[in-house]
Amino acid sequence: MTTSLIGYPRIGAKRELKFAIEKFFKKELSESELETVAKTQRQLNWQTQFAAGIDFIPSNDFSFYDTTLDTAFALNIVPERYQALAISPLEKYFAAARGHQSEAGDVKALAMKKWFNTNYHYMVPEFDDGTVLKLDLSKLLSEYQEALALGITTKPVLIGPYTLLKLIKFTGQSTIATVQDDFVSIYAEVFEKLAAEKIDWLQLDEPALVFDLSAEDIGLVKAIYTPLLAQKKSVKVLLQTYFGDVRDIYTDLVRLDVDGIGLDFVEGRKTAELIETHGFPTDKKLFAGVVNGKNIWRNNYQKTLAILAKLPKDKLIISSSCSLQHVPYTVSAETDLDEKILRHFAFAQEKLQEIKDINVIFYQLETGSLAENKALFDEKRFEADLTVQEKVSGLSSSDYSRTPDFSAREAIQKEVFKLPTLPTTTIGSFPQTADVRKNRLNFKRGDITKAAYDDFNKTKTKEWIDWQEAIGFDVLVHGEFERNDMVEYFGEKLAGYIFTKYAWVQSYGTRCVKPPIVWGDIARVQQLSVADSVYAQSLTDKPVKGMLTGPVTILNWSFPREDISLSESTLQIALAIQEEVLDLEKNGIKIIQIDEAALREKLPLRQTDWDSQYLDWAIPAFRLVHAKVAPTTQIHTHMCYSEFTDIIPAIDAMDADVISFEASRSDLSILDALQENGFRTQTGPGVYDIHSPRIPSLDEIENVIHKLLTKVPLEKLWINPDCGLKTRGVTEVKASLENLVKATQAIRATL
Ligand SMILES: Nc1nc2c(c(=O)[nH]1)N[C@@H](CNc1ccc(C(=O)N[C@@H](CCC(=O)N[C@@H](CCC(=O)N[C@@H](CCC(=O)O)C(=O)O)C(=O)O)C(=O)O)cc1)CN2
Ligand code: MET
Ligand SMILES: [Zn+2]
Repeated sequence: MTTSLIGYPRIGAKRELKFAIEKFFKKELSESELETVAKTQRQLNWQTQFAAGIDFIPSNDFSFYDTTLDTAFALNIVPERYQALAISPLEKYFAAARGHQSEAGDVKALAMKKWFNTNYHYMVPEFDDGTVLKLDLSKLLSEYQEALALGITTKPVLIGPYTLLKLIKFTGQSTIATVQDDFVSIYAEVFEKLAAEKIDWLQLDEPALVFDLSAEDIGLVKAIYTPLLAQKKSVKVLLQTYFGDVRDIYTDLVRLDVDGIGLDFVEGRKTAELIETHGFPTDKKLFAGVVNGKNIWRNNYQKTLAILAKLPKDKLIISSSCSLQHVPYTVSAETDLDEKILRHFAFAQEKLQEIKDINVIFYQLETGSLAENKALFDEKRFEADLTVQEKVSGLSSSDYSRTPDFSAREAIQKEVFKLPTLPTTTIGSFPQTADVRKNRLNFKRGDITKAAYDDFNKTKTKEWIDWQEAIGFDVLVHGEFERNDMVEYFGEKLAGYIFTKYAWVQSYGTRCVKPPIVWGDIARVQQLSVADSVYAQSLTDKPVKGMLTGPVTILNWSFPREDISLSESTLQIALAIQEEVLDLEKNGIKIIQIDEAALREKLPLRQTDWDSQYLDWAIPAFRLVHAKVAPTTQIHTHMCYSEFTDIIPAIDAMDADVISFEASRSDLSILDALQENGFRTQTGPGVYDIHSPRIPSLDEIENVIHKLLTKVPLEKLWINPDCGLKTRGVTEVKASLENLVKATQAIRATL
């Protein structure tokens, strides 16, 4: 037993599960039909891993929406508002994930947040005064039995108690301190149930251990795990960490009575050093995460073997650095790409082979794949674009600052735009309905001409421009109908990028992304958005925002190169987007929004690692994009999902004129932080949650605006939804936005 996996993608190699769940939402599929699709996907996953020869194969890594939500349901951390609905258990689960609006009731969804430093999002469990822990392990146990029936023994996975306590939002009187003993009891009950079923190993995921930990945090881990592990019965426990190193708690972890510890050697800057300095205990297995679970490049076997050589050989289990849910299924589906390119990639299925290869070489059973792997890394992949490289190295400090300063521009722009108080706008995209996607699919298949494709999108844009004018929006958008995704679309147009056909990765629930791959040096070789923006602006006298994705977000939501730094790639992208910004301006676009939804994503999880590693180049990269525009051009940006409260000065330093951000799902808590930091950028905190099909009432939105006005100065406040509306249906979008405009008008009338 020397190889392991933390988790596998679950959405389906051709997104089978995604499509089935979405059909279930539309009532086109019954619960039992959905269950059949799910079962097939689980079986395929286990059989693939089994066939590849992986010893520790995970189960319960499957989910209909999110595994944190599954764990919350398994422990009964489910607010009464969902429990009380007279609908089936599966529908209650989806109600917590997406909100619910029917005769049975009207409830909002749980909050959704970014999963550590990934583009995956988890549902935030809510612990209120009515919460009573109660164990229901039926999902975990039945999945274990399902695999066993196939002859495959698995290691079930659960979110560990420490990480769960840290992720939970306590909405009532309870705190971590008041519930930690109950957590010990309920996880002990998990051990008991697993022991009764003769389950050998349990994986407890504890990624929260890679943050900076206080003495109190360390005390909490010990206070939970010491009594808990005393009750583990015959079950062996793998304490699995990922997304970094556990430097603050390593010496305590190795003293716990666990049977295995999983450490990340890819993102954990200090993992190897910790073992070298403090050793590794003889009574445990070391699950060494050496195959990158987040990027798609082949593993460099020589480098990996050098890491492994320093580890205790008899304790070693070779593993991935994190769950493979963050990479696509298989390279073999990419039939349109040249083998010369494909041989540099390893998606989930190929990573299984890598784990196996490394295992075989390490134990010197055979070394054939080592030579092949070496040759791959010696290969010259592409011709460098020297012009781009010179442009980047020629940048100087003045290229990063816009003049005149913020306040001067604010005054100038008030004069130019003469917008009403509380200007209304949306974030960019309108519903990507079936016909919009079908049109694109037809074009991709060659069934329709480019002209027909464009005409269709133009018709959509015209319809929505007319509608926005009619209901009274102040700053309009063209709707982004031409985009498959806000990052992939730009990747497809920029030189230096390649893109795939089926390389989907789950982002949240049923929603997936297909990150483009940075292959070489990036350059703008054609206009990216000018024609669409100019067309939309030609239809109205109101300003229509030009709509671009910022360089940091484009890079963070791509699969980046590993042979040059992230900052170098980002600056290349920034120069490309800068050209587009200036081109939009030249073509009469007066307001340009540059989305930086993922600005925070690659900020180190540990504050102690914020040493000029990230914000020091990410913020300048954004400034570079808009530094050269005229004072009369208004620059907007947009951010969502992340914790912003600790980087507010950095956001102000982006020097945009207006920022909109996601706020409604996190109780508008960011507003206090804005106030405390004297935030100067004009601000549109989202007034309703767009990730749910539910329609916010007029009253609800008015209340939010009143609340916003207590925190943001009237002359700085914009009114907009949380994020783009591409995932929503037309009816709910129109109803919601009509309420948004009416609520704003009602409040304006009282000013
Ligand atoms: N990259 C990225 N990350 C992000 C976001 C984002 O917008 N982009 N938003 C935040 C939330 N995450 C999100 C991630 C994905 C989606 C989303 O809408 N994804 C779509 C796919 C978008 C896409 O690429 N669409 C393509 C392909 C669509 C498709 O599936 N076509 C069908 C056929 C179409 C049909 O007949 O219906 C097919 O290929 O089989 C297109 O429009 O061209 C989905 O999962 O459904 C939304 C939010 C955070 N991270
Ligand atoms: C995830 S942020 C989305 C921003 C983009 N402009 C949109 O409206 O879809
Ligand atoms: Zn957004």
